[in-house]
Amino acid sequence: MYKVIVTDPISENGLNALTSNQEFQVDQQTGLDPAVLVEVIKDYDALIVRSQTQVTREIIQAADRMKVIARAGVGVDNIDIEAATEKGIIVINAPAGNTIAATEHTMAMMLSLARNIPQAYGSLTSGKWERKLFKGVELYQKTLGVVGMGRIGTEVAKRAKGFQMNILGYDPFLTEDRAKKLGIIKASLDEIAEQADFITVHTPLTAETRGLINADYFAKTKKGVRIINCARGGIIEEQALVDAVNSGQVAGAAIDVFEHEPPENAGLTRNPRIIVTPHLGASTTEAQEKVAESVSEEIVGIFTSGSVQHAINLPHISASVQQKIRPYLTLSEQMAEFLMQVFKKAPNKININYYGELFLEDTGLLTRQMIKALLSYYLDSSINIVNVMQVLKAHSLSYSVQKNAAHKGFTNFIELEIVNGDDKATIACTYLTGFGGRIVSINGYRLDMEPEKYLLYIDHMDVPGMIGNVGSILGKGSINIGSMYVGRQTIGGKAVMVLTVDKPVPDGLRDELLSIEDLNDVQFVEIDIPNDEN
Ligand SMILES: NC(=O)C1=CN([C@@H]2O[C@H](COP(=O)(O)OP(=O)(O)OC[C@H]3O[C@@H](n4cnc5c(N)ncnc54)[C@H](O)[C@@H]3O)[C@@H](O)[C@H]2O)C=CC1
Ligand SMILES: O=C(O)CCC(=O)C(=O)O
Repeated sequence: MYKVIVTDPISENGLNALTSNQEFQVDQQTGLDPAVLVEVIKDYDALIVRSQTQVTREIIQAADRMKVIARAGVGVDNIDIEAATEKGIIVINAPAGNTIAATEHTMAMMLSLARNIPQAYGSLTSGKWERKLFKGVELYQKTLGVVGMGRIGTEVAKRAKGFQMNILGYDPFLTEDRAKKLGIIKASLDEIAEQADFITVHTPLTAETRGLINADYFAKTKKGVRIINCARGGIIEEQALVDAVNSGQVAGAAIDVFEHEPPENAGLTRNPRIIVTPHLGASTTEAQEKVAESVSEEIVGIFTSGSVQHAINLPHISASVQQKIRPYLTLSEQMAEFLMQVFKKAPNKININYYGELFLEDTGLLTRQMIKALLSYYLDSSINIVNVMQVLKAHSLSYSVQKNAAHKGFTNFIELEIVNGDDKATIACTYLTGFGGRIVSINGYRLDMEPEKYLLYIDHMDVPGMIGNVGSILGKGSINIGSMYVGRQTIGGKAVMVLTVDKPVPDGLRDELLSIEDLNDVQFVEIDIPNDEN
């Protein structure tokens, strides 16, 4: 039974994938004091939050069972991603579920700002009739600058075109071609400052975007520009905005998100020219259902089949690539486990080569899987595919990945080499459709070996009687041989033998095997075989 805690208000319907699954227990405990959350979190395997809960390093460090932190929404700035990655916790979000809600809120804010609707409503409901005071401006033929042309920025631009606005888009990833297709103009931030009547920001809050719109920027904008922020507090410097509004440089602003939530700057929240909403961009029934559904389904997938779609701290791998590399996930890990046990030294360099059709695929997950298996042999067992690259870096270990379209005799071929000073060992595998995974080379010896739980690796000379001698010692020790794979360099030269055996080989028997003439080394190897492969 996996235990999931939900600490912010989230759509009940959207949680259905979890609540209707017998393998999951879902506890909704919203508004917990951080000190209480630090206590209770240690019992949970997954945490679901919106933007309220601050998932701090302290909370993450206490979360000893936690495998997934899910943000039912886009921005993950309330989660300490670095701490989660160090602890090997996958952080996921629901990037697309609230795009329309945030887009429509932006449009609502822009129209409200243009027509002073909140101020007029406040005036009328307090008994006044002040028509002159609330004369507005039209959107028609005005210029809108969209900073951040991702999901929401793009949808805002499309809708603003419906109002016949001229759109300038700024985004490091916006190409001329995409701008043209959208019917907008690709512009710089300064061009937006010079030309825009309305500016709306739709970037994430990052080190680069914090304070992107500041006093210097307002000095460059058109006098009377209107500003909208339904993205993240902090992208626009709050005090600089208040000053620019008070000086008349900025005619007004519409703000949904704040540097601190709830906001602390009264100059912003009680300013008659600044309209504010309490972070409502994603607050629609539909969006909340979609984001809750997205994270719930993904959590079920992570725990039941290991599939991850929207991880923040793992390389993104599309569903079609996942499908292609899936057969190699376990195989590459088993191959790495095998190699470590035969090599018996900690590697200081790891080289991975992908050949054949894998040349074209994103193999990041396979690389992580192999490195994880290698490092786990000597290091902490808490290493997983999320934190493995950090562990590698922390131990100053180097690695290289090369890809080659050459087939090496197989459609796909993965070769792993580990190096310690002058010593090195190599292993390679492939996946044969209809037959399954095969280890096809060890230290340069060709063989065709199916990974099994208990294996005996024997380094020997290719002399008559070797197989019989090994077989009779194992027979005397009641060790049954399942299958045997042999590979040799030349007739009578160096050779290796890998036996699959039914149970672990005791050390005493290993010593007896070592006494066989021309037998150089014996290593008992144990590989993790998932249940469904037995
Ligand atoms: N108010 C609310 O309730 C909601 C707020 N949001 C926020 O809206 C923002 C946008 O969300 P999405 O469009 O879904 O994200 P997205 O990831 O699809 O788009 C963000 C875009 O910003 C661009 N960008 C990054 N750095 C930039 C820079 N320095 N200058 C210009 N562009 C830059 C990126 O290239 C990307 O295209 C996020 O901050 C998100 O957290 C999202 C949903 C609801
Ligand atoms: O969950 C919410 O209401 C906030 C949504 C949001 O800000 C986001 O998804 O980035």
